[in-house]
Amino acid sequence: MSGSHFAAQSRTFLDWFKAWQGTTFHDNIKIEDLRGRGAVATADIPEDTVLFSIPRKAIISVESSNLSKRIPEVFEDSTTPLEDADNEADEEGGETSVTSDSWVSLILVMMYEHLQGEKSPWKPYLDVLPSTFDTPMFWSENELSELQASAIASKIGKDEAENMFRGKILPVVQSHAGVFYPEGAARLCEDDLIELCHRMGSTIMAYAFDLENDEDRPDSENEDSWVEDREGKLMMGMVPMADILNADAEFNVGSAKRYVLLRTQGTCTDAQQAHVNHGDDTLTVTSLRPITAGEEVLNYYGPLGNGELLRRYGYVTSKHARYDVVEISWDLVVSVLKDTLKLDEASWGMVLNQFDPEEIEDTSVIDRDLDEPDSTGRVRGESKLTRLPKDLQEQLSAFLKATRKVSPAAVPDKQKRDQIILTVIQRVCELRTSQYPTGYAYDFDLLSQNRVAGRQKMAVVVRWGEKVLLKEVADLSKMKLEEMKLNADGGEPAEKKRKTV
Ligand SMILES: C[S@@+](CC[C@H](N)C(=O)[O-])C[C@H]1O[C@@H](n2cnc3c(N)ncnc32)[C@H](O)[C@@H]1O
Repeated sequence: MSGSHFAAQSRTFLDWFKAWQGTTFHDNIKIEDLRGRGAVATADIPEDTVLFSIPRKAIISVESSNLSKRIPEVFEDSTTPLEDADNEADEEGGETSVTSDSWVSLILVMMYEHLQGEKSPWKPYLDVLPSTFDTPMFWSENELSELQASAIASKIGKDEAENMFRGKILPVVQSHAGVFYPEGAARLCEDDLIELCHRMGSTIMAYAFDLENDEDRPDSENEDSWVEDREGKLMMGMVPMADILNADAEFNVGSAKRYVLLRTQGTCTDAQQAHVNHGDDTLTVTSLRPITAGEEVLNYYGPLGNGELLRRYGYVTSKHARYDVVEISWDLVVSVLKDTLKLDEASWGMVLNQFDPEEIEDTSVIDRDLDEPDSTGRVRGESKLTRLPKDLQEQLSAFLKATRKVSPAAVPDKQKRDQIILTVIQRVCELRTSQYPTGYAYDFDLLSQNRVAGRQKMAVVVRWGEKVLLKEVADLSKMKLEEMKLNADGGEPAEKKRKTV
């Protein structure tokens, strides 16, 4: 797209946005060509300044689009999350309404508005939304192979998405063609419809907001139960202008998207909530701290590692690396335990029998468990691992307690148990690292020498980040093991030794 066409579309979009009754757009920001569109400050902006306001009726949702008025029977009870809808459909022999989840509903609404062309009230907004994506959903096999042993490679879900499109979207579009296609418009063939489903699904994944209803607001005395109760009540919507903002793990505005992500995880503070107004009529985006002229206005998509950021949004950043995760299968851990404990087969079988497979997490997710940004959007403190993964340690500890019951000599005391835990974690990390065909140093070289670009570079960032985390876990385990040995040799008091892990 030429620069002038891009700028003209941005201008048309901004004019269209300002024409909605109830919108505001601060004079000190402008839309620019920044990794797609983004917003920058043209002059200093003080903290707590409303940068723009979006009236609820400007949001594309089941509530605002004409589609739900034209075929209301399709949209009954359309706010149940996808997984729930799938489960219900499975359990009840597929009798659940086809649009009983918010994803399916919003995909249908977006397809309808897109097919309306000039007739859609959101046409200038739809024109600035992307038609191509860098999310792995659209990568070739060769590009995907660059993710190597990253668990992200198995979470793309292209086949599942297409099954959902064929099972839930296409039948609605095809049986209501007279509604979806304006008079005289050519009908799309099945392949083109599937492509449009992918386009709208990916747009929603990277742009849509979870819309909160007032009745969903938490009871401040009982936030946890609110999180539970809130499941199934969400409606999703496309929020013009709020979604023009790029994002990073350090940011300077609060918006509904950030609000909902944090709230969903039950970690949003009152101070953070104060920057979001998602009342009945207007959604506002507010500066969390002073923004200086020339600075990009940045939103927050949550504490996502680069793998997840790539999967949902199609990009990676160095700041998101602090939230990187690695998945480790329990099978790998068990094989290392077996090598380490060296029990005879009969005893080993008895230990395994002690364990109810239902109580075991098949996969341990390793992360750094670091603090989230503060209420001004800044990250402070450590960005390296300081504690060993708690869940994995607990699972190992439970396994070794069971081992002790079968073979007391293998795990005679707590000190030996801690030593085995550290040895196993270190070895597991080494073996998990060896599942990636290239090593830490090789990937580092690719990145530091700028020998990769585009999708390949993003894949290398993801896999290298996972290797960095595995190395941190292995190094920390090794260091703690050495400390234990030193303490044991130096005759430290038993009480102190016990605190090693
Ligand atoms: C909600 S949109 C933000 C607006 C988008 N730049 C546009 O042109 O429409 C999210 C998308 O913006 C891009 N994006 C956001 N933040 C980014 C960043 N820090 N670096 C690179 N791309 C980013 C990604 O393509 C992401 O899927």
